[in-house]
Amino acid sequence: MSQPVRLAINGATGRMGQALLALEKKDPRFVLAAAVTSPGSRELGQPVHQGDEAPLYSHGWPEEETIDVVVDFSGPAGLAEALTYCESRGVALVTGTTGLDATFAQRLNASAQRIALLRAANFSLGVAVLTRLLRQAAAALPGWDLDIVEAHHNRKEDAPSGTALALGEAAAAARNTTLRESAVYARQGRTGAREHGTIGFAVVRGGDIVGEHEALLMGQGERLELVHRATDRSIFARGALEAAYWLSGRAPGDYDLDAMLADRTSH
Ligand SMILES: NC(=O)C1=CN([C@@H]2O[C@H](COP(=O)(O)OP(=O)(O)OC[C@H]3O[C@@H](n4cnc5c(N)ncnc54)[C@H](OP(=O)(O)O)[C@@H]3O)[C@@H](O)[C@H]2O)C=CC1
Ligand SMILES: O=C(O)C1=N[C@H](C(=O)O)C[C@H](O)C1
Repeated sequence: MSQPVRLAINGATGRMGQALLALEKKDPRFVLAAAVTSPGSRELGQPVHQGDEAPLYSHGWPEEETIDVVVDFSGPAGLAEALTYCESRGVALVTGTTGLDATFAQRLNASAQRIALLRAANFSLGVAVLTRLLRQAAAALPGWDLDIVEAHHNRKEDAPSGTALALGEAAAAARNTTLRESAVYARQGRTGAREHGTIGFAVVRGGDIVGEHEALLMGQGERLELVHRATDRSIFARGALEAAYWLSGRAPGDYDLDAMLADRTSH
């Protein structure tokens, strides 16, 4: 049997970090090499798991550890630090962090020349299928109005969600346009009638909603609704761990979930 993959989790004390730690602990394909969190975290120096040899929560990247792959669900600051580490050591990086600006996206493009990088705004299988269905529907119903509605918990820091934006980009591309040309991010006051060909976004924040995305295609006398509801964060964690296992040891490049799924189906 091959050696287990040496995994580091960035944003380890967060909602996703905890979901990843719970799964990684039961998965013999991995050994946990580092659990990195914010400089001000109350968990710093605490053991990640009770009663075993797992690492302590830390801030800063351990120079002495061998790490094969980092899984990041932190935020822009945490991701920037992880990228610097991964680039300096040639370590593969899976990231699900959303709410990154265009400058950061360019930095990631450049990083993918140096390390194996896999990014996804959503690691659930259901959203991967929803994206395909939306591409098909947006192209087949080119004259229909399209809005994307998303709902998340009250601690989420970015809006619209990374998934909503990725869905919007997929639909825009299927209609030979871009979000830059077609997106409407807010409606308030006397907006006037809807401009033909726009893609609208609406955002709900509240309670403990894990993540819901709905694409509404609205015609005359009928409408099509494509909906995904996540009810358990472990779906994202499972997808990210699969991605980490697949990415570990790969050549530098810009990978996504479609590439992983296509590769796994072909073997
Ligand atoms: N692609 C996908 O499938 C999914 C993506 N996400 C995205 O993942 C990100 C995290 O989400 P979530 O887990 O809910 O957020 P949380 O706020 O619960 O977790 C973020 C974690 O990152 C830590 N952190 C902050 N700064 C740093 C730093 N400099 N270095 C290392 N760690 C740091 C935080 O520590 P502290 O609390 O001490 O500040 C916290 O533990 C978001 O961008 C979210 O949108 C979420 C779910 C699924
Ligand atoms: O912050 C979250 O929770 C989530 N964020 C991702 C996003 O912004 O799309 C994915 C998922 O919906 C949960």
